[in-house]
Amino acid sequence: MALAPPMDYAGSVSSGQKHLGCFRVHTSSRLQCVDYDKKSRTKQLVVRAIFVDRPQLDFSNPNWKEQFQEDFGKRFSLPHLRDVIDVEPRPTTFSLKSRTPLENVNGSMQESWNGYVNDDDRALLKVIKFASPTSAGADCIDPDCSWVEQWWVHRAGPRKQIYFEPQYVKAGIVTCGGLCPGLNDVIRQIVLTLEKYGVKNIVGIQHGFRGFFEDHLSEVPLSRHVVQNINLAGGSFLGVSRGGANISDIVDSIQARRLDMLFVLGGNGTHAGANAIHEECRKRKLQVSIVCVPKTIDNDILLMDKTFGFDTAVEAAQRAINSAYIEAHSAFHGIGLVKLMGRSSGFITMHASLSSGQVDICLIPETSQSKSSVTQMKVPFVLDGPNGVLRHLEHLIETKGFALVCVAEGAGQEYLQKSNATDASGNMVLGDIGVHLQQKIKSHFKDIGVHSDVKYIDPTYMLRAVRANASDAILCTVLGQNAVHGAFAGFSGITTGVCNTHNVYLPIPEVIKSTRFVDPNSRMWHRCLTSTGQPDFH
Ligand SMILES: Nc1ncnc2c1ncn2[C@@H]1O[C@H](COP(=O)(O)OP(=O)(O)OP(=O)(O)O)[C@@H](O)[C@H]1O
Ligand SMILES: O=P(O)(O)OC[C@H]1O[C@](O)(CO)[C@@H](O)[C@@H]1O
Ligand SMILES: [Mg+2]
Repeated sequence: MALAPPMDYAGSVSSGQKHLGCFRVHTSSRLQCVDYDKKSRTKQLVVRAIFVDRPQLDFSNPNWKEQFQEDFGKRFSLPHLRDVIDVEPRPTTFSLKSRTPLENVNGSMQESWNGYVNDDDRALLKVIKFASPTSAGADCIDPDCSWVEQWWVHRAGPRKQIYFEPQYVKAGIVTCGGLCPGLNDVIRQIVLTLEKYGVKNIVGIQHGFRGFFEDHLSEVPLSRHVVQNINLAGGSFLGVSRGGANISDIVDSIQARRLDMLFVLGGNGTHAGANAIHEECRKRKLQVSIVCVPKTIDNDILLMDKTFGFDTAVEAAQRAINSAYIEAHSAFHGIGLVKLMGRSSGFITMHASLSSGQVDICLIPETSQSKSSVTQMKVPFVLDGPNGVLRHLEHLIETKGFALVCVAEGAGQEYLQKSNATDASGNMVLGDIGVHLQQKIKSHFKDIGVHSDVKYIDPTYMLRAVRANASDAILCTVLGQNAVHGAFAGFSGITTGVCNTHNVYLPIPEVIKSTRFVDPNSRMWHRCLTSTGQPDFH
């Protein structure tokens, strides 16, 4: 089916190119367009819009929407302990009215009052009806962008029925990966909520998955008294680590410790580990609930509106950006350069640039040429040449007298020497794009005989070693409490987050299918381009 050229897609076509048309291969996940490159006189096939992760649907079947919704429902159904073992529910011990139990004056149960979430409550995952696959940020199922309700997402919160006897429960909490503002707030809320159910035996596992088998890392007993003030400081009260995820050993350790619930706080890698632990527990038919709370300042977990710590990191970045701005503005031909965290995704850099309002050039990993994910549209940037970053910097110096560049650590890796080194978790060790850019800018201005004064700021760990700001603290509260409700409801292999402003539970595999990237066709990236005024660097 031929589709109108997506002329509204900012940055997709450079001046030397012309759209010839777009089409979508039946059941494929991509809208493909053909551009004509005037210089090389060649046609190029490019991906313009994405239809991520759609099941193979036959759109000629009049019931395709029902089929889609059925598949969607299956994908987002939550694994439950009763799937593999015989467990009976009992009425919850989590009372929302602790001083006045659920009784009316006559002593009979108040049937009409219900503060609990029904297992059949669902939240809508998508709320925009796109008119065309070329609409900014369009995420369509069929070529006509038909409206299909995607609502099979389970609402998070306390249930009337629970699957554990709180007085016999032993619950563990573990924090994995890198630090993130709000970890202590989540630990604290998990403990407070467990106690509210009546759990007395709560322990912290030290330093991530390593704490399960490193002999000298003993369990930390946790209680309201112990965690009362931990949210006042950044970091993790339990410590974090990378690597050390031997799933079989961890499940042996879970059995040896007699844990009934494990709350796992971490990013993509941690979620993969937690899911593997959940699968192993299922295989061994253990009555253990594994529940994750997504933790990443990079905000790179699929489907979630926002992960905790992200807002705080963006706020912390403002100090660095503002300092770079002051330096650049005050210097003669000053160029401020700030490198921010974001291994694969540019959310922090994009939001920090938008928030500051002073950034002239924002470079994110999604704009790198080296990424090969088929679900991503690319807006590659070049440093040299007439359309390059350096030429634009010349222009800014000529016109404004100074310039401010904000770059994500994962951006432009194609310009750096690859080491192929990985950290203990298997994450690629990145080259330093900040140092590279600094050198490139300096030598460029030297070469063209124009004075420049480059001030480079790398605030890296200052972004995440701080305590959560007010909005993240609230998010942590919601997530920590919901994690406990999910475990008591008998779910396992799930994570909790905010989708479309609603609090939901999601099966872990659905959120780790890939990293979440900034969509260069989204309104947010377009807003960033409008704000910085930067041209296409290609
Ligand atoms: N695919 C995987 N399967 C099992 N365990 C994994 C996997 N990937 C990572 N892990 C384990 O999960 C833990 C955390 O992983 P990682 O260091 O990648 O951090 P993360 O959870 O992705 O958080 P961050 O956002 O800080 O990177 C480590 O102990 C690591 O060994
Ligand atoms: O130096 P560490 O602790 O491995 O963490 C660095 C990484 O952690 C992250 O912040 C993700 O949490 C990345 O942006 C960054 O590359
Ligand atoms: Mg990770």
